[in-house]
Amino acid sequence: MIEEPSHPSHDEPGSDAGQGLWQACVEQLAQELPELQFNTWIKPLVAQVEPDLSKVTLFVANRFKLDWIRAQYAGRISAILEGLYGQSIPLELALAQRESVVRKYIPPQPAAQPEPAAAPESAPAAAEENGSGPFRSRLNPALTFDSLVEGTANRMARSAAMHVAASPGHLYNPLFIYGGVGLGKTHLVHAVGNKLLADKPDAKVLYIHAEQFVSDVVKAYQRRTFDDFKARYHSLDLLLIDDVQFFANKDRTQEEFFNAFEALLAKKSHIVMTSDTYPKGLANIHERLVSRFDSGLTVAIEPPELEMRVAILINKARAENADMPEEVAFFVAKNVRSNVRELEGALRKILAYSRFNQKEVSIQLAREALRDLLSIQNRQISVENIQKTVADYYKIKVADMYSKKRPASIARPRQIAMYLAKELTQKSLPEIGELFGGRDHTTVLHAVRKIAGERQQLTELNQQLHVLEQTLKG
Ligand SMILES: Nc1ncnc2c1ncn2[C@@H]1O[C@H](COP(=O)(O)OP(=O)(O)OP(=O)(O)O)[C@@H](O)[C@H]1O
Repeated sequence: MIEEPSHPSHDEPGSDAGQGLWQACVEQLAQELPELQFNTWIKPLVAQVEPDLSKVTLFVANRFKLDWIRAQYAGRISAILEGLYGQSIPLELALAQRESVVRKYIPPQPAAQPEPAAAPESAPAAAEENGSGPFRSRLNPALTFDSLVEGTANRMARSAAMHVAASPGHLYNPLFIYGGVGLGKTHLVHAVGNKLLADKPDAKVLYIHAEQFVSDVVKAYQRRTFDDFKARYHSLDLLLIDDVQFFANKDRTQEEFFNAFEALLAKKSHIVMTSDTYPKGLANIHERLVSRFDSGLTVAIEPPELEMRVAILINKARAENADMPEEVAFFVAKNVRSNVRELEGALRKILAYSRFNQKEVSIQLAREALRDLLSIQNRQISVENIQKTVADYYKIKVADMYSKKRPASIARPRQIAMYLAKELTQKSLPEIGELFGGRDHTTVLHAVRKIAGERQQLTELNQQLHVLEQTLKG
């Protein structure tokens, strides 16, 4: 947990081991972050590590920076420290208020420290500046088609996106991409923008998160600058807008987005949207907008399958010039199943652990580096837990999971629970059958195949399974 004390608790810097730990963390961040972000936010941080490594306090020059670091980097810093040390270390952020503290912890800088290039509500500058000229696309150049591993889970979305990038304004307009968290939706829309800009550097491309769009509408409203707002949005060649579920209940924003949408489609500009659900599943968004969202092509991104997870791990390790033996990639991929962001987190932990302890990456090392994550998984996802969660969700009795009753209202949730038991636990088919009232393994296999097949076809079932998976994974 991150707390925010008003004063630093000690005046003494931490031990050498503590500073070594912090240095290792900084080095890791230097590898992960674009240079500008690193220099702006991480480099100026001054850390005080308690000698017994019981706490790390980061001193930040002002409140603006403190809020930004807390929102953007504190979680990652905690995770890296935990990965390096092997257990979590409380992280505190404090204002470097006192002169003595500032003098003691902040080494004299030859030049002025870089000021943040953007206000907190905007995307970091490094991700914003892309392409030439005054127009800022806000694209992250690292998120390309090349760095996006293809698999069954994203094949359709990826090929539709490539099609749009190659000839925007034609087919699949708008392109609506939906899926659970951390599955690569943002990556994919950036890839579309980057590809178009690579082919046509003068194209007006804008990537924006829906929350930023809401905030732009509010600003235009307060400052009475709707003409500028319209000139900006309505002149785009490609609008990439992320997480449109955030428009829920924002009437004014929805109206402005509707206007922009109509204007862009009329001039054959392309719109690519992402969301955590399919258009008709969106809550509190006007029907006329929902039907527009669905009027081009709607495609899902599914959680990656095992082979895709392995390929992603190997690719990402390679990108970091690290060696990830295939057997280790399989071990990690088998244990981290939910989404790519978690997979990346696991990989970072393993690589940091390996560097810090100067040991080669092996299954044993991965097991150590991920022991918290693995124990949480083993603790939380049991077949009993799945049975209870599914029974609650479909409002049937847990006892019906083991009963011989056959009405569809009971048999179907039971099959769903069997499917989830196979997906989310290490249990074999006979073991699962046993836990479902002594059923034969062929009954379990039938349920697993049936639900897996229907999941591909039925959007509503897919959505329900996403919810159940997220609930079970905590
Ligand atoms: N197929 C893939 N190949 C390589 N990297 C991937 C792939 N899918 C996702 N990633 C990486 O996983 C991370 C999470 O992806 P991303 O942010 O695009 O997810 P998202 O679906 O937009 O999630 P959210 O809904 O939480 O915003 C990113 O670092 C992204 O580059």
